[in-house]
Amino acid sequence: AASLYTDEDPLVILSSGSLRSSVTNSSSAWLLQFFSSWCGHCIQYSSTWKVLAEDVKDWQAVIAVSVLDCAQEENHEICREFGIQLFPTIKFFHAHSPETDRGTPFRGANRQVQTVRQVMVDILQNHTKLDWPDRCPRLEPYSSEDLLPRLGQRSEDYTAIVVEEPDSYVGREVILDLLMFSGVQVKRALSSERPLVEALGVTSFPSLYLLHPNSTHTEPRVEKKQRFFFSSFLKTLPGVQRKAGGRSSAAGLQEAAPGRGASESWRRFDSAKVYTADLESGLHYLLRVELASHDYLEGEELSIFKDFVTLVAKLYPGGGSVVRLMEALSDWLLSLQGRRLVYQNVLDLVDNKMRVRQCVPGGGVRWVGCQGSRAGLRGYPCSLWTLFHILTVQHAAKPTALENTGGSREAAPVLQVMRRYIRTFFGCQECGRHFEQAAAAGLDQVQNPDQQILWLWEQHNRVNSRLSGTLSDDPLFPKAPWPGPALCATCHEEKNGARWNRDNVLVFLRRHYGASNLSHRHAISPPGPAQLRPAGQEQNQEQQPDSGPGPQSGQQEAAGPGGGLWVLGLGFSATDMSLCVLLYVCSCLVLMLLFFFFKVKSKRWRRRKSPLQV
Ligand SMILES: Cc1cc2nc3c(=O)[nH]c(=O)nc-3n(C[C@H](O)[C@H](O)[C@H](O)COP(=O)(O)OP(=O)(O)OC[C@H]3O[C@@H](n4cnc5c(N)ncnc54)[C@H](O)[C@@H]3O)c2cc1C
Repeated sequence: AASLYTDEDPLVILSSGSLRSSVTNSSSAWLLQFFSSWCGHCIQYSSTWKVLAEDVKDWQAVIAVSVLDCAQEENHEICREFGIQLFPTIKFFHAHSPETDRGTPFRGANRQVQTVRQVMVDILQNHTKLDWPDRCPRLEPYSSEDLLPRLGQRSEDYTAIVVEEPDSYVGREVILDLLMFSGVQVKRALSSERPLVEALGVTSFPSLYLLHPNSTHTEPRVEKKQRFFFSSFLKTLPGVQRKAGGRSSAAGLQEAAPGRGASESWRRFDSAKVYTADLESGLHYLLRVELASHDYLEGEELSIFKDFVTLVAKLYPGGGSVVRLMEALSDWLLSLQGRRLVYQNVLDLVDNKMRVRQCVPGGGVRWVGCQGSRAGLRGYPCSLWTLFHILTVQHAAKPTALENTGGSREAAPVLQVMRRYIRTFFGCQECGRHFEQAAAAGLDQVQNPDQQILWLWEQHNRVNSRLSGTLSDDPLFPKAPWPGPALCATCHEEKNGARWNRDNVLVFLRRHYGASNLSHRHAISPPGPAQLRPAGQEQNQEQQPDSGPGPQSGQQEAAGPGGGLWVLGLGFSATDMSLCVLLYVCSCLVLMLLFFFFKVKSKRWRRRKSPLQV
């Protein structure tokens, strides 16, 4: 499994173990992107970040470009500590920063290569004399008095002078580009330095002047008066060469993130079913990671959290540990007095510290229908779509379920909660913005539960077509209008310009996201009583082709962790039961053998004894 960034990229991949020791007390500054490998926008942005890293790889000794994947389990805690709530978040750290430094966020809306590169220059210049990066040359302009005496002087190296306007970054960028090269020193001067400008005969800005070791000076011919052409020209001057050990490579600074890219074995699944393992894993991530990045919730955030918990408690199908947890959370949230909720208290409850028995939806994540063909694809966002589709369908099936809750007054309560959750908490910033735009444009037209189901389906399909063919599109599960003909042939029609038969789509969605289509195979926690059905009941459905790179499964339903049968609600797996039966049969056989053995023996003994008695 490959991650978004690999060791081949000219940047530093940090992990929970290396982050603090790398960015604090460092001789260089750091520019760090906290990303999440499931976040579609992070996936799109990764190509820009790599181009940036390549562009400034020679600056690494003074400012290093790096990344950290907050989606990796072992990095959750450190991302929380550094206050990361949205992805991607870019932070920079000054050189020699103290251990308490949590980084300064980069707030600019424009994150294109040139803008970020110029921000890097600003970061370097914002250092004081005390914390100046050890190997960073002077970036301030030189005056005429500094430079004029050098004209006509012999020297060992070339001196390149970039004369430019005050707001130009070219001079500083060229200085940093040549950082790792010996044989040339680059300096900059401003166009306002009239004596220098006149002495050199500069007519346009920026211009490059070269003082040769033999005391002559010239304006070299470069194709364009731009950073790239200046730097490339200087690097090819005779005697100018990369400093020994100066090959810029991430390897020197790189500390491999533990577990990065470790691949799990593939779980076979049926794309015609919906898996509780995905829902539980999604809720695990949502409660323990996404929301846990907030130290506390208050005001609007707290009310959105309460609404979300109530919604899941009331509509999650079939009871079971998820519903028990959500009910416990909901009751507890309602009983809260204060206006501010310290999130650690939620974690305590979720981690069962408050002794709410049997209500924790397992630990860790286990994607099944939401598995991606490689790390960083699908997973959490897939489970979130799935959860909300299920909730819309459940709301239509149980229209009274939300009575006496805030949602009873709204025409589309599930979508309203989803809209507010995505806008406020969903880590992928861009996704939240797009979803909010769509909701603002059309959510008020949704008047009843059926329209609610269809609105979400349509919106999801719009996102699918927008993302089709982009980097976040998993090649094994390409984004396309859904459901395809193989899943629902009657959903498709070509009549009067329409592509879908919406009535049939509605019927299909109600079935697909209905409680009876939930599979507990690979489930993390035992299903609720209402979720359990006789083992053979769904066998036929399960025998549809499995998705993904594996042969058909054809496994039975009502499967517990590891695919076992949940018997008598006691959590015995099918293997446990088979072993019991086997042991039972073996002990019966042994007892019977012993019985016959002694019976024959006693008969013989009696026969032997009887003639003597006679
Ligand atoms: C609210 C929201 C907004 C998002 N916006 C963006 C964005 O702007 N940019 C971005 O890069 N990523 C966005 N994402 C993530 C993106 O939509 C996918 O979730 C992610 O790329 C994973 O894709 P996937 O292949 O698992 O399929 P997903 O799109 O996550 O779908 C999950 C499953 O739902 C089913 N499904 C597919 N289409 C439909 C449908 N129309 N109706 C019902 N069920 C369906 C399929 O079984 C599919 O496997 C968003 C996610 C969410 C939850």
